[in-house]
Order: sequence, then structure tokens, then C-alpha cells
Amino acid sequence: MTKDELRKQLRAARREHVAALPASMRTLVFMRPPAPLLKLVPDDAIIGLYRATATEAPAASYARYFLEQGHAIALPRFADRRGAMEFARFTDPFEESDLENGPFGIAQPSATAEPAAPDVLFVPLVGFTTNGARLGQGGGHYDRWLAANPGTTAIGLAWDTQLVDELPIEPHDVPLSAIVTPTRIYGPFA
Ligand SMILES: Nc1nc2c(c(=O)[nH]1)N(C=O)[C@@H](CNc1ccc(C(=O)N[C@@H](CCC(=O)O)C(=O)O)cc1)CN2
Ligand SMILES: Nc1ncnc2c1ncn2[C@@H]1O[C@H](COP(=O)(O)OP(=O)(O)OP(=O)(O)O)[C@@H](O)[C@H]1O
Repeated sequence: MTKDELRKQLRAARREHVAALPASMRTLVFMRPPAPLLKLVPDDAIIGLYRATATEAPAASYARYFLEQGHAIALPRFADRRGAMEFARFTDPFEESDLENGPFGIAQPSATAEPAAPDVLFVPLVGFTTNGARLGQGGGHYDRWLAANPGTTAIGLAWDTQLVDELPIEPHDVPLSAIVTPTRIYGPFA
């Protein structure tokens, strides 16, 4: 199957999976990072997160958790749809008062928010494999950012239905260090 065919199938599976979850359940998963993964997070690490869409694994509790642990939080920001992805500080994960509408229909830090490059980056995904391969939205945003910032530890957050046996891998695809689902931790991979 091509990446586009896989995306179509996996997005549909993700939508159905989330629609079948009671709203109360959706808010109770991904409450905080599992202990084995915290070993990948240095005390002074800047934590990159994302502002989840309705069907992605929710990342809001992680933002609040890491903020309370004293970490700086950063979210993706785009000047416009064609621009490169950068990261900027997210200081209010409780009220989200410092976010504004972004070009992909995803809230993002305002243009005046201070740039900050994550050391540990939690990423959304469309599909993943047990050994850390990742299929994204197809924009190449994360792959390009990770190629330009090679020291970054990238960790996927996903629903279990996003697991696939195999993904077509291209040379630019950057593997994940670990993936967290509501039932499992895959990795950390050496
Ligand atoms: N929550 C979130 N934030 C993110 C990403 C993401 O995947 N999820 N990105 C990852 O790169 C970057 C934004 N880039 C994006 C590139 C393409 C599409 C996109 O094609 N979205 C589909 C909708 C897919 C669906 O929800 O079924 C679309 O607009 O048709 C979205 C974001 C950074 N921020
Ligand atoms: N490091 C890179 N340098 C230049 N182009 C890149 C790089 N990484 C990815 N691309 C380009 O981005 C496009 C999308 O790539 P791909 O289908 O692998 O995206 P994805 O992994 O699903 O998306 P994302 O990384 O945003 O989650 C492709 O045209 C690819 O050539």
C-alpha cells in the first residue's frame, strides 16, 4: 500500500476508534508520561508537544504535567501554510490564553511567543510500527524539523488502532525513540 492509501485507511480507523470512546474515557487517557519514558527526559529539557485535533491522541495533560515539573513547553508554529514549522513557547496549558488560530486549523503560539527548540519532542502520527517507524500527515513537517535538529528525542503518542505491521519507509523518514498508547509502551529503542 502507498503512504497515501495507508493514511486514508488509518485516519478512518482513528476516527472510528475515537468516536467509539466515551468522552470521559478520552480525557482519562494520556494523563501523564509513563515512568520508563521519563528516563529519556533530562531535568532541564524543553518539551515539545502538540495541540491535538479531535481524533489525535490527546497531549494536553502532558503539557500541564511537564509545566508543573518545571519544564519549558513548546508547540509548533507556522507563519503560513507554506512556511517551515518552528517551535515557540507555550506558557499557559491550563487556559491556552497564549494560543491563536494557526494555518492548519490548529491553535498555535502567537507570533510574539519566544522561539524554543524542544530537546524531547512528543509527536502526533497517523500510523506507527512496533520498531518506531512513523507515518505522519504527509507534509514532511516533523521529518524536516527532526533532520535539522538531530539531537532531539522524538516520542510518538497514538491510539492502539494506529499500529501497523509495516510502513513504506523513505530515506528522509526519522524513526521515533518510543511510542506510547493507552495500553502499551513501544521502546525506548536503543
Ligand atoms: N495536532 C497536530 N499538530 C501538528 C501536526 C499534526 O499532525 N497534528 N503537524 C504535522 O505535521 C504539523 C502541522 N502540519 C499539518 C500538515 C497537514 C495536515 C493535514 O493534512 N491535515 C488533514 C486532516 C487530517 C485528519 O484530521 O483526518 C487535512 O487538513 O486534510 C495537518 C497538519 C504541526 N502541528
Ligand atoms: N528532511 C527532508 N528534507 C526535504 N524534504 C523532506 C524531508 N523530509 C520529508 N520531506 C518531504 O516531505 C514530504 C512528505 O514526506 P512524508 O510523506 O514522509 O511525510 P510524513 O512523515 O507523513 O509527514 P510529517 O513528517 O509531517 O509527519 C515528501 O515530499 C518528502 O520528500
